[in-house]
Amino acid sequence: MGAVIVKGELKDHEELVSVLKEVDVVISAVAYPQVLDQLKIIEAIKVAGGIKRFLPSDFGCEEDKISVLPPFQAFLDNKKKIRRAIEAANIPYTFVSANCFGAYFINYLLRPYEQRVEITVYGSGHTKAVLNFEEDIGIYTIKVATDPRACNRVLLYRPSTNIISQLELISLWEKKTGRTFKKIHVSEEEIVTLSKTLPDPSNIPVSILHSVFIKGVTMNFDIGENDIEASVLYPDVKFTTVDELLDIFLYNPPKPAHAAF
Ligand SMILES: CCOC(=O)[C@H]1C[C@@H]1c1ccc(O)c(OC)c1
Repeated sequence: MGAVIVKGELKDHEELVSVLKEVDVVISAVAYPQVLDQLKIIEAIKVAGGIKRFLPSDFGCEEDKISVLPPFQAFLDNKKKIRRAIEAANIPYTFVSANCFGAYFINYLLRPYEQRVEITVYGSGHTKAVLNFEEDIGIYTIKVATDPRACNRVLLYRPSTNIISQLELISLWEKKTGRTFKKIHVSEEEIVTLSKTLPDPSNIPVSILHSVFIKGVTMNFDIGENDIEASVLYPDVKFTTVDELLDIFLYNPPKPAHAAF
């Protein structure tokens, strides 16, 4: 597709500056261990000049609107440090809150690759969460990166068709596969205890499960007046609903992925 791949390290300031002088938009997708290394990108942008938009590595929960269990909060606090540093540097930005990566979490919750007869449910299973197909997150992100309407704003991906609880997701999957699964509930108390007893960074994923599927942090705040929602901003973009994504899992299941902590 004509992309030029430049290999390098964020600590190589001069190299980073020289690359940034060749581009207009920076979209960072660094994982948890490198979130604070984005301060080096900010410093290089300040020297290179000319960057018209910076999208830092967000793409998950909306960190400026929620409070979560300490291990996840520490993660989100690092992301918030990057947002504040971008604002302080007056670098044009778009902060993207894409909520749950749909294929990632369908694999995580339903484990279709493991042919299981039991499915783990975190808490009651009734809490609503937002699951967006990764392909659509990519499409919306590329579009907003050069859309003046998204400059210096938070972009949320929360289409109504992608709001679903764990039990609703399991029920849809049972209908599509013709199978039934035994639901094994893990209580909120058990999850909170794990968030306190598991060693770092294993305490982060369990804290994320609590935040998303028990506290409901992808749905427990209103979209702000200055925020924008992707499917409203781009009504002509045909995105994949959770129901359609489960159909994709029937005939061409995306492979399980594992976030780096
Ligand atoms: C339960 C397992 O969760 C994860 O592996 C991490 C990758 C998921 C994640 C990381 C950061 C987030 O803000 C987020 O919001 C839904 C989700």
